[in-house]
Amino acid sequence: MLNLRGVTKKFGGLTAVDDVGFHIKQGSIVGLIGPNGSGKTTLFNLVSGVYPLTAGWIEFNGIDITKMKSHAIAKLGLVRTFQIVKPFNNITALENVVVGAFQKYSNRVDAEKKAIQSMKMLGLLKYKDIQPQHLPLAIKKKLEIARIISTEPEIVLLDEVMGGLNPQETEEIVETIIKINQTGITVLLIEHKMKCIMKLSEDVVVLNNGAMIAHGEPEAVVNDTEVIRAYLGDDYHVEN
Ligand SMILES: Nc1ncnc2c1ncn2[C@@H]1O[C@H](COP(=O)(O)OP(=O)(O)OP(=O)(O)O)[C@@H](O)[C@H]1O
Repeated sequence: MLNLRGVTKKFGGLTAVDDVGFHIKQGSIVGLIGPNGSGKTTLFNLVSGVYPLTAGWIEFNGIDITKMKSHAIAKLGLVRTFQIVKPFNNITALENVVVGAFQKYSNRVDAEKKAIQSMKMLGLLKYKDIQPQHLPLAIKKKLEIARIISTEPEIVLLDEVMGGLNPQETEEIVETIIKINQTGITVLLIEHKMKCIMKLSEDVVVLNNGAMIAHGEPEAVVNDTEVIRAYLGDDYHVEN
């Protein structure tokens, strides 16, 4: 489904992503972890076509997307969220999701039907006529997920969708991710909350200083001495 090889991004003298390569299987949930500044968001920006690569190659469903722009990549079915959610505040929650659905459906009736279906699946219908500025962060984050799934993606890249949420809201987002994955959508997610990473991920990729220092099953990754040294710390326990 998604293949990365030798993916590298330099900003002047800084190598933000350094020769990263891995494969994501269709239908899986993959966690992307690492310390602050280790290159996770930059990697999302490369895969989703926001930044051009300095070197390397990315293939999605057999198509070379290395040099494609984000809108073309999104049309192929690879979409992402941003760390800071920025809904359109002057239109309703439903209209925000319709904007996503328009990427797939050119007809207003079909786009709205899709948007309602996505909002219903995520338990958001009761907010449909409210402008996002009046909604709490947890609902805005779900709305962002509803917006991207209404594009009918094959894979979603979620950038810290649990950031700033309390434990109950976090659990709801975990359940939301499981739900969208059960509809067949592959998920790659950046997350600092290790409990969520352990619960959700089939596979975990660890970055440190731009380089991939580990890749594998969550249990193996959290017991990897280099991952403990660079990120988790000696006192790490999964309950954290
Ligand atoms: N547009 C840019 N121009 C210059 N340097 C950048 C740019 N974007 C990111 N960087 C640098 O690249 C490195 C990786 O940053 P990135 O945001 O990808 O890390 P991250 O792992 O997502 O961090 P966090 O967990 O804090 O979000 C950092 O040193 C950052 O300062």
